[in-house]
Amino acid sequence: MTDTTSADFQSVIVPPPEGSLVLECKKLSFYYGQNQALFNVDLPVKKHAITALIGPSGCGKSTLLRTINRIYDLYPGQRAEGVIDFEGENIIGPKVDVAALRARIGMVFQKPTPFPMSIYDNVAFGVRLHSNKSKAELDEIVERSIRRAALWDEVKDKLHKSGLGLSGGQQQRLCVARGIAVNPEILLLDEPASALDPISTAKLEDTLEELKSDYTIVIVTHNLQQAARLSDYTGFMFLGKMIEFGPTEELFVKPKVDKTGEYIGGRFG
Ligand SMILES: Nc1ncnc2c1ncn2[C@@H]1O[C@H](COP(=O)(O)OP(=O)(O)OP(=O)(O)O)[C@@H](O)[C@H]1O
Repeated sequence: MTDTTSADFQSVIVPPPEGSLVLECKKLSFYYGQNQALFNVDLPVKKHAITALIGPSGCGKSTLLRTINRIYDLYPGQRAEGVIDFEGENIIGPKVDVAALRARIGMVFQKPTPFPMSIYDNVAFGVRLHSNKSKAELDEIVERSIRRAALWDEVKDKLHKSGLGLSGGQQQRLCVARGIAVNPEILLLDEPASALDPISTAKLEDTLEELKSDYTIVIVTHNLQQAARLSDYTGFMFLGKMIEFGPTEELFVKPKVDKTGEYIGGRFG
């Protein structure tokens, strides 16, 4: 456990067991031009587990996800400092193949973002981009991915219809299927259930629970019950800092930092 106490904040990190990490952010800072949004953030990510990021609006949760798969590269003036160690490589270094990285670290956004093409092509899109599969192999990958995203029964008879014709909850599971079709090691999800009704949310949560046997998942959520239900580890962020990180049950039941307790207890945010 590390406990860094300074004048303005205290940060307590209870890391997962040694040797179980797939990725680790160390003293990660991020800047939108002159505006610093992350301050020396530490985030250990355990392999084949679900890690939730919680905290009030504007605390830097989305920025942290965007940094992990280098989406920020697409925006001039945005930059990261520090280390994101992904299997021994610092992925914020200049020599990283960003396109290959994004195939290994996929992202699902808050609003479902199916492409304006068929359900089948939505899922096949990234696979076609990154490899040269036969039609039969592609069919197999598309079916397996849609099944794993718990969407197959609802779409199997209309794979060649537009993905835009699905409901919001189905579109989000289609985006999960698209994300896992390229077989990423890590799937980042930025508030994936915020636009969904409770039934679709429950289905999506079941899907994520099922996926963690093969994938590592990092999810940003505003929904504390969802974080508590779903995740193995939780990070609480505030004002661009990682205030507390640890096993979800410990963090929710017996937080080590007062600020965490105040947020979980609904006293601010
Ligand atoms: N494109 C941008 N340009 C400048 N500042 C930005 C930009 N995007 C985000 N920020 C700032 O970075 C900080 C962190 O924002 P971020 O979106 O990561 O927070 P968040 O915790 O995900 O919030 P929410 O829960 O509301 O989505 C905020 O102060 C925000 O104003």
